[in-house]
Amino acid sequence: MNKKLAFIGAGAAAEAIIAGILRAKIVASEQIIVTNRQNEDRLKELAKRYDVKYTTDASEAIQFADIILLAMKPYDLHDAIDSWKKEVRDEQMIISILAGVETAQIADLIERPVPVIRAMPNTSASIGFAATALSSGKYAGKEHLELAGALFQTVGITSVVPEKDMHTITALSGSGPAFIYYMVEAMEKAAIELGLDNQLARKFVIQTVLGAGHMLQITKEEPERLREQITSPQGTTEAGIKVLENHHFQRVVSECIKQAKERSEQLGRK
Ligand SMILES: NC(=O)C1=CN([C@@H]2O[C@H](COP(=O)(O)OP(=O)(O)OC[C@H]3O[C@@H](n4cnc5c(N)ncnc54)[C@H](OP(=O)(O)O)[C@@H]3O)[C@@H](O)[C@H]2O)C=CC1
Ligand SMILES: O=C(O)[C@@H]1CCC=N1
Repeated sequence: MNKKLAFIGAGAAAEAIIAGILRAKIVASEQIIVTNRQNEDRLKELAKRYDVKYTTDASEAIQFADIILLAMKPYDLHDAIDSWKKEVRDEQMIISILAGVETAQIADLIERPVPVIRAMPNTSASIGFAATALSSGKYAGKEHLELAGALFQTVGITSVVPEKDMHTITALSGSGPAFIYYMVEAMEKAAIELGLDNQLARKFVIQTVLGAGHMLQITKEEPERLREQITSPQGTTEAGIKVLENHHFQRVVSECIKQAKERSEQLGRK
């Protein structure tokens, strides 16, 4: 891709995308510049790790870029944009990965009809396994959506969704990996408490999650059906599932996703 990218915000999400797109070789490291608010050590770290350019001057990053990728926390957006909004050029586009923030809010803050694509990836982008949802802002054309799609397709799967669904996507697949890791932490801890060797517990829980994911993808069976295949009458799985049911596991998970969605809505309103 013959485009230069400026990452405004240099945290975990920016790094996952940088790692993923460099790994996929869709852009070269010299086509990427990173900047943040104040942590120059972090910029140096990314420059060293990925050979990308860095600057402490946001204007320099804006001047460099064809695509401005917003990757700061939602509540830092206003301050971040204020310092460089007048420098945005007509031919540039913005991709925002901020939870909750609408494309219209970004165009309003920049005070001009700038093409904005909202994207919600996840940290699995770093290894090419992200699920990224994309929505077009009012001033974005087909070409902007295609460009953002081409970028994120290199780091996993993509789907275009109505912007109203972005809050749910953020809960499901933006935050989702953390919910899976939380489950993994709990399973691993239990196995270790029961006397299993740490490394063995880790190795087996990883393969179990991987295997379950591949089973869902390859067999295309309903998760319920796959679960039933494992659950022998009066067997071990049934004994475990009963505990999950007694503790309202499905209700808890449902509440978790709904709270995360609601938080996304709140972040957008701030
Ligand atoms: N983490 C994830 O899994 C995902 C995150 N997102 C979204 O990505 C965004 C970033 O998240 P994450 O990477 O986790 O956050 P981090 O806290 O890791 O990184 C935030 C970055 O933004 C920078 N920043 C803060 N203020 C400004 C500013 N005024 N100008 C330029 N840069 C600034 C910070 O710089 P400094 O350190 O100098 O303050 C830091 O580099 C969020 O909006 C989040 O919703 C989306 C999908 C997944
Ligand atoms: O926790 C957050 O707010 C961000 C958005 C999606 C994943 N992390």
